[in-house]
Amino acid sequence: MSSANKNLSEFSTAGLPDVSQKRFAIIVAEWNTEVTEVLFEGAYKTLIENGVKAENIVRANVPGSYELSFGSQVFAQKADIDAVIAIGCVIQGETKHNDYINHAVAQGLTNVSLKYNKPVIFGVLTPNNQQQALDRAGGVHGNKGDEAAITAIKMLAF
Ligand SMILES: Nc1c(NC[C@H](O)[C@H](O)[C@H](O)CO)[nH]c(=O)[nH]c1=O
Ligand SMILES: CC(=O)[C@@H](O)COP(=O)(O)O
Repeated sequence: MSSANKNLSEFSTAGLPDVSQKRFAIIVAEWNTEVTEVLFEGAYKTLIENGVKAENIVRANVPGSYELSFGSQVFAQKADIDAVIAIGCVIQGETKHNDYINHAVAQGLTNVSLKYNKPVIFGVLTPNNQQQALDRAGGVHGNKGDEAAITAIKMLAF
């Protein structure tokens, strides 16, 4: 099912765990900031709306989505971080560079999550063009940041 058929900001909150004492790191890539800032705001808002305290959310920026794996690892290894949300937007360019980034980030974030036994959420858009990105950053398909945040919370009940 594509995002076109499943709004990223529509989800059940039934059975969510108590996250009032849980701490989250949000790592944000600095490419396509007109998109990633909207994703961050969506993730932050969703965490707060579902019981996370503002003082328990830390943000860090990385230059691009390729660096999300390292940035996520820096925080995942901290004892006082319970989950990491990685935010990025890799828009297809003229070459295959986006493919290499996307595969590296997906595998890298998975590796960090398994290494440190903590949820590390793939909040990275991989659109073919700018419009597809905007559609998933508060547009017709919702906000990928919302989805990433609720996924992090749900995984803490796992
Ligand atoms: N083109 C995009 C990039 N490219 C930069 C890489 O992520 C990386 O920072 C660089 O290759 C140096 O290691 N990053 C994005 O997040 N989005 C893009 O569309
Ligand atoms: C998607 C990207 O990595 C960005 O640098 C554009 O890449 P390209 O050189 O393929 O246009």
